Amino acid sequence: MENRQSLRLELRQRRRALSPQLQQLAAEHLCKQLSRQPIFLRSKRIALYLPNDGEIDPTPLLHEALRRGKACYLPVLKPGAENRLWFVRFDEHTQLEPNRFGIPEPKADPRKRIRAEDLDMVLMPLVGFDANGNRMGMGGGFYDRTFAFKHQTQNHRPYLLGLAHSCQQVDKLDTEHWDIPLHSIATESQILVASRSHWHRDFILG
Ligand SMILES: Nc1nc2c(c(=O)[nH]1)N(C=O)[C@@H](CNc1ccc(C(=O)N[C@@H](CCC(=O)O)C(=O)O)cc1)CN2
Ligand SMILES: Nc1ncnc2c1ncn2[C@@H]1O[C@H](COP(=O)(O)OP(=O)(O)OP(=O)(O)O)[C@@H](O)[C@H]1O
Repeated sequence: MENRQSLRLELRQRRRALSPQLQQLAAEHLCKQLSRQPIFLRSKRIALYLPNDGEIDPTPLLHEALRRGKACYLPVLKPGAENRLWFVRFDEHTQLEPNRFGIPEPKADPRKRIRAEDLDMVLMPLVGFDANGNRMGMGGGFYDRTFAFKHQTQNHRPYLLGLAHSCQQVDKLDTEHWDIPLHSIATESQILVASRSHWHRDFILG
């Protein structure tokens, strides 16, 4: 546990150390490759996030999704003390306010909310990952709790895609029973995809 916490701090430190130039290149590569993926093209309702703490920036993809007429949603801390997320509709007119972690988010308006079950695709920020598709997040358990319903169903929706910089890959992460399995993980240079029994490198990005 102590190890997990120090690994989390080290990986966060690593991504924060990336220069603005590298961050911008990474965001562009990610957008170029993901915006061609059939799963992205098919998805009508997509959850993304606004980058924080050196996370790989999905906003070019957010703009591409809006341009293609997709409904886009951002995570909002659920009112109350439960460490769950709501997903609230976002477009270029949406006003944002910093949440208690300083991350900009839309107002928690129940009318603009979509149930997590009704999203087609979720782009999830990762702090760390390994080649088996195991993930580490910020440690709040927000995504794990919000998508815990996936343990009870064979339903493939929503498609869960983790995003990270390649420097956030580690040899092996321990898994916990509450961890939500991802369908794939994308970085600026590769996409790792889950098959029935193993993970493979899908292709190397140009
Ligand atoms: N961009 C982005 N948005 C997101 C998440 C995320 O990981 N990235 N989240 C994914 O869950 C949720 C917010 N979860 C977070 C959990 C911890 C911290 C954080 O900075 N923790 C500090 C302690 C801050 C404090 O306690 O005041 C830290 O650990 O240093 C930030 C966000 C919802 N929105
Ligand atoms: N489905 C759940 N129900 C109750 N508690 C949970 C659930 N999922 C995770 N937790 C709790 O959340 C805490 C954080 O879990 P963990 O360290 O795996 O976070 P994380 O996966 O890094 O964060 P996130 O999901 O926000 O990306 C743990 O203490 C765990 O007990």
